Amino acid sequence: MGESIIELKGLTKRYGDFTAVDHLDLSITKGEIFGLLGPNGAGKSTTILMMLGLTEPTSGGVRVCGIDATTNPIEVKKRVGYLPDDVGFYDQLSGRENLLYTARINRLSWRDAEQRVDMLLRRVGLGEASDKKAGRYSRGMRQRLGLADVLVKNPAVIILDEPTLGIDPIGVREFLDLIVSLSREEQVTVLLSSHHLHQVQQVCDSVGIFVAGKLLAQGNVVELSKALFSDREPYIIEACIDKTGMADNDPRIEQAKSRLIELADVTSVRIDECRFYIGSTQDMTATVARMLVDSGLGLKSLSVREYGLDDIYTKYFEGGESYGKTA
Ligand SMILES: Nc1ncnc2c1ncn2[C@@H]1O[C@H](COP(=O)(O)OP(=O)(O)OP(=O)(O)O)[C@@H](O)[C@H]1O
Repeated sequence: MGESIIELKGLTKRYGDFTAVDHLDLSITKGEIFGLLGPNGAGKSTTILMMLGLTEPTSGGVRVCGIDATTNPIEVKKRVGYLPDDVGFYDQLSGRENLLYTARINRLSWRDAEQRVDMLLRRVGLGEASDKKAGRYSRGMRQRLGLADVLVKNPAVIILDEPTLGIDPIGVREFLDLIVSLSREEQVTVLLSSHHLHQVQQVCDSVGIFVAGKLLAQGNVVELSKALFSDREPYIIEACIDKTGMADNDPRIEQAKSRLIELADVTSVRIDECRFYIGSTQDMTATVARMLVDSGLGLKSLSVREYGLDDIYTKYFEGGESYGKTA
């Protein structure tokens, strides 16, 4: 486990009788892309506001880069770039002029500002459009400009709140790729808040699942699926055999079934027509293929299904239960 850069301890926010964030403990490691995942109203934005020192916790605390965000928000803001779902730019100014303005606010010299801004504009794919007015940028271009804007001050952490809302699918793909490469190249820690499962799964090293102000689980997707489905089988291998000219009670089928069930990692074998469904704790695809062929059966297809974020999300959101943290 690497060095922790964001630490939430017992973080709680109440509005009157309503608890928006409920005793949150969370640790985000330096350099990782962390996905804050949860439905609308789960408390993601409130948590981000507390991380930025923009709203005070009712109890508990947040440290970002070792600094208490509640008592020292200005120092935290120097180190954190925040991209809301819709960034406000001066529409009459060009993309470049907008970034130069941010650079000057952050006290970069003209020379450094120009160098950094031009480098970032090229980096986010806006080199050609840098002199176009920001008001004429598409939604995807504005978000890329927003990303460049938060990177101007060379932050240690960037927080992105639903950054892909309203961007077309190709734009989303490009934006997510950009986040990954920037995070790797600039060694920046990324916190991505979203309710888009697939986007989070594509780019995040770890995720935290939020429901009703509580963190129900934290870890990488593989760890989470193991924790969540350890009572079931994490893998289901589906094998389709060629039954042409075979009777339903052909002894080779029973023989293959009993050989498979004897394997230590196999937890169940079910047969339906020409299909075998083999539940296992490991990916046993190669072994299953060999055993079926060794038993004299012709194999038509073989596939493995792993539980993904979809299953995890559905389970947590439907059940609302808390599982042991795996991180
Ligand atoms: N200033 C406020 N006063 C009262 N309730 C609030 C306030 N701000 C947020 N809430 C409530 O706190 C809960 C969490 O809101 P929050 O915006 O943090 O959720 P979220 O997970 O970011 O959702 P979304 O994705 O819709 O932004 C919601 O029920 C919201 O109505």
